[in-house]
Amino acid sequence: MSEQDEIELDALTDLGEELIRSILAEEPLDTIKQLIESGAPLWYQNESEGISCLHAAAYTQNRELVKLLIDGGAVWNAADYLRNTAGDIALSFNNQEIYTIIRDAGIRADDTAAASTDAFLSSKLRFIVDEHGQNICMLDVDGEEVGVMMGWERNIMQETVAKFSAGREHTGPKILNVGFGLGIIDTLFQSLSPAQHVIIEAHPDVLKHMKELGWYEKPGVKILEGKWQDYINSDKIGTIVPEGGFDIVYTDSFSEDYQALRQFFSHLQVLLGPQSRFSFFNGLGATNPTIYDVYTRVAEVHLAEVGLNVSWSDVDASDQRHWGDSRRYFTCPTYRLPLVVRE
Ligand SMILES: C[S@@+](CC[C@H](N)C(=O)[O-])C[C@H]1O[C@@H](n2cnc3c(N)ncnc32)[C@H](O)[C@@H]1O
Repeated sequence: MSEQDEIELDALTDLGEELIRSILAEEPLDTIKQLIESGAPLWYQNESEGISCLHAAAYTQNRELVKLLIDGGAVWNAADYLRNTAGDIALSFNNQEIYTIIRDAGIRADDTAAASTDAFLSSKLRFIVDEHGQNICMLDVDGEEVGVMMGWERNIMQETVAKFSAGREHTGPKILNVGFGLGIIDTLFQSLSPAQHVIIEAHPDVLKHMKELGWYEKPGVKILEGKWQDYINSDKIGTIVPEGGFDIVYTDSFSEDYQALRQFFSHLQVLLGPQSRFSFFNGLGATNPTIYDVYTRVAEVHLAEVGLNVSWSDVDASDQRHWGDSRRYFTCPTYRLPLVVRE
């Protein structure tokens, strides 16, 4: 870094610190506006607590300032050292109005943690049983272990299948599932004696594991090797949808971002039959309650756009104890289970 760069960075840091301090000291709005006009960075997070100007405005519950900062481009989902976003701070004060302003900024931003599916598909997976007897499908990301699917999610999968079956006598349903992972949901689907059970799975190690477990020989099971995007597209979709559509459609594809999920939504009207049900693993943003809420709302809006009403039920996810060495990808205490029902 050149000397000039260092001087500029120091100046920005000072301005950023001053902006946050002024907001916390509840200085007049004009003083704060002047600081912003003189170049105080809205993205800056302070040294001591990692809070941004938006966190500070949420702490002082200054609605007008929160709006001003959001309109000026403040980062809605920055997390402080305690992993709280400004939205979480607003919620902790039970300030619904400020929370909504921040959350709506997130909805507009439609932010995606762009994960690379191709990098995932070419990386090695390990299927292990941990010291608690929990099955885990592990992925190595630059030396850090990440669980692709972990046994603690069984509860969520069980609840999902219970919602698919509630009030419905399934006689040989036609099922489509995207993403085999540990095969938890596919094993539950098998107990519904499906007439057709189509599984789309892209990862070669998962496919190998499925072969070893005998999934290719199970009655009614058809495994489509490759990405769902290879089959669920306007050219090919007609070749996989059975007559009358699927009765149950589920998708849970680790490593994909929200845009991929939204693209999946756009094909639902073709995939689903007249009396069918759809759900997806609602896990995006689940390390922070505000961001999780944003993704949940965004999904609801986009499902409505394709003509589908989603309802939500809560599943207790507080018992996600056995992370072992895995990076924690779900820390919210409650899983919001989505369900689309066509009657
Ligand atoms: C979290 S796991 C699914 C877990 C599963 N629901 C269960 O109950 O065990 C995600 C799976 O999706 C697969 N996958 C990721 N991207 C995919 C894609 N684009 N198309 C098909 N499968 C994909 C992964 O290889 C992985 O096996």
